[in-house]
Amino acid sequence: MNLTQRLAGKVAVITGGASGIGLATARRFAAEGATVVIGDVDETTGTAAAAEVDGLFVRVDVTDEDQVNNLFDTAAATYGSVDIAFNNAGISPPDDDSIETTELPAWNKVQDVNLKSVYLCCRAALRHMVAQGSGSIINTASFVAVLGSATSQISYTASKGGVLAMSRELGVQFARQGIRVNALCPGPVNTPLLQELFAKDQARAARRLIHIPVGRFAEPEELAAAVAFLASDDASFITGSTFLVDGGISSAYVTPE
Ligand SMILES: NC(=O)c1ccc[n+]([C@@H]2O[C@H](COP(=O)([O-])OP(=O)(O)OC[C@H]3O[C@@H](n4cnc5c(N)ncnc54)[C@H](O)[C@@H]3O)[C@@H](O)[C@H]2O)c1
Repeated sequence: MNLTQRLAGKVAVITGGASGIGLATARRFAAEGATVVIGDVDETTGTAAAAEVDGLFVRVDVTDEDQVNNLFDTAAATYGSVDIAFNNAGISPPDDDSIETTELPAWNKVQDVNLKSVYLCCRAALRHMVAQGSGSIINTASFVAVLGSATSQISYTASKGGVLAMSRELGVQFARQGIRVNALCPGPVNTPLLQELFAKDQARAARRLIHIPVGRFAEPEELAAAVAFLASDDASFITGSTFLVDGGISSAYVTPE
């Protein structure tokens, strides 16, 4: 098999596909032969991203059930199937996300965009995948779903823990129906989301770097490579997994000086 075309014939829906990890994955999927549908709330960057990968842009707010259903139904109606769902759209924590200070509206917003969205997207994708008898779902969680952090980001961490638990459970439930569900757990990645967070707090960026054994943040393309693998038949025996792409963070007790 030609590795560069291992997603040929597959239709992939990517939420948050207009920026960062989602955009890098859209490029990688297209390069490997997939037809790409970009779902994003940002019409300008989403349209540009879809044009770049010769795909389709569907505007979606991933917190809205009807809009999410429309995204997956449009992909299936336009291209005939939904083979890959990369449920990836997400937002960073509010500025002060400690348990003492996070107010309920801020907490709810993070749960809506980061967790409820994944539930809605999985449900919409599964309707098509169950009928087809095949599919691969990759949900973006985070390394903070598996490790406690002294940094105050309680609503974000809780949302990503939910994504991880839901992905595990769906991976088990749908395994006999030919559908794989995995959770991608990135370490810190050099994307607008991270840059925005650290622009407000340079000291926080420096502290983070100390704890990454490889000594740098990931580039979005390094995540895209992992997602393309999980999406492909090369990962045919991988489901329900906690797929850490974190530069060694989750294995480190003491990091190299
Ligand atoms: N960057 C990191 O360090 C890092 C680390 C771990 C996990 N993650 C997760 O990876 C995912 C992607 O992050 P990124 O760094 O590429 O972010 P990014 O900000 O570069 O891209 C996020 C995209 O999601 C879209 N989006 C936001 N809210 C939306 C909504 N309601 N409906 C539809 N689209 C919406 C944005 O328009 C944007 O295009 C997120 O789930 C994030 O939590 C990121």
